[in-house]
Amino acid sequence: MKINGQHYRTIWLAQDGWRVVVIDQTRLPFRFETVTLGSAEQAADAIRNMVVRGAPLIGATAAYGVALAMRADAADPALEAALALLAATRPTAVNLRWALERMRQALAPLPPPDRAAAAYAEAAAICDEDVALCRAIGEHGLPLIREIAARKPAGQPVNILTHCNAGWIATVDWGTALAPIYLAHDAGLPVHVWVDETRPRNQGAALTAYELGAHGVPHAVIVDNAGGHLMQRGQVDMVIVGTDRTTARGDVANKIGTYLKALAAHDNGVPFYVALPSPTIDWRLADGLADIPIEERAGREVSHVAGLAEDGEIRTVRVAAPGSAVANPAFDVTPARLVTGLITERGVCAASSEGLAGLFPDLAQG
Ligand SMILES: CSC[C@H]1O[C@H](OP(=O)(O)O)[C@H](O)[C@@H]1O
Repeated sequence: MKINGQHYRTIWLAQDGWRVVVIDQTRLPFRFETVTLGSAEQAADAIRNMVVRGAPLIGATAAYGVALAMRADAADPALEAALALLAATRPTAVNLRWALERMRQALAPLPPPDRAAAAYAEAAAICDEDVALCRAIGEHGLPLIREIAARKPAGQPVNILTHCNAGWIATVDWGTALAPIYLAHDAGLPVHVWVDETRPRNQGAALTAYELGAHGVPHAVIVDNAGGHLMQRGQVDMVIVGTDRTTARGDVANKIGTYLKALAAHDNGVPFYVALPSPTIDWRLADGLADIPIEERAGREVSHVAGLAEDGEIRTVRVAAPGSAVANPAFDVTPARLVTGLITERGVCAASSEGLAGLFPDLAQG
């Protein structure tokens, strides 16, 4: 999407044609800085440290991490080592496994001298496909917003709540949850977005607000605990969130706090949609609560917070009492029964085995 009028994807090749450039999301919204990755190890660090984050972008970055590895050493042991290194970076987003398995399938049959070029081509294809998938999610989600707008008094905005960041910055371009919102805004539909700040890393306040502001979409940042209150007072017309892994029966893993929003939406009759491209579907799992691995991140993410100090410097300060223990589960699982529908690149379906198999008969297993 655009930043100061200039179009960006979140990941691209450097001028030298082989290193990989990414936006440093730990510096947004206060600094727009990029990081140039020159090895699989640097790609792994970028994923692990959330320089890049968001399920589709994690997959894309890992794919280029394999390409960087193949440029250095394309022998079988090096391929296996790169795949293992990148697979171990973050456990919840299934796009990581999906991308690495796709790279393995593309590269393993090839003679080592052919692997680097093939790896870069496959990584580029993954990125181009993600852009198309996310744009299609926007197209299929737009009618949902249009339908609500038609029921509201003229000029009254459709109030949409979203959690964390599932915008273009979480993907290669367009985003998932935000893609329908961008298309609705561009189509002239009045929309307003309630942006959950999304503790502890504030992806909402820092990234979603940054994206929406850059695109001119009206929005307001709210504390995570305000969503239920707004729903009770009829100030939320729909919820759209992203996901890091959705099971074959429609259970949804997403940033911590999503489940609580789904409960509040269910209690208040607010439609709760999840936007996802098919690489985010884990066809091997049914029971998300039992089987989706939930990442536990460093306690410092909870005990400390980073922000822009009065002197214009980005600083980190402690917000929790010294000496207190900290727990930091990074995701939770929303059961399919709380999900109104899944917005995919092939259309909107029920959060169910039948719904997903109906849209993806070629991918559903069993
Ligand atoms: C389009 S995937 C966005 C998804 O990823 C985020 O997690 P993280 O920032 O830790 O990578 C969050 O769960 C978003 O909904």
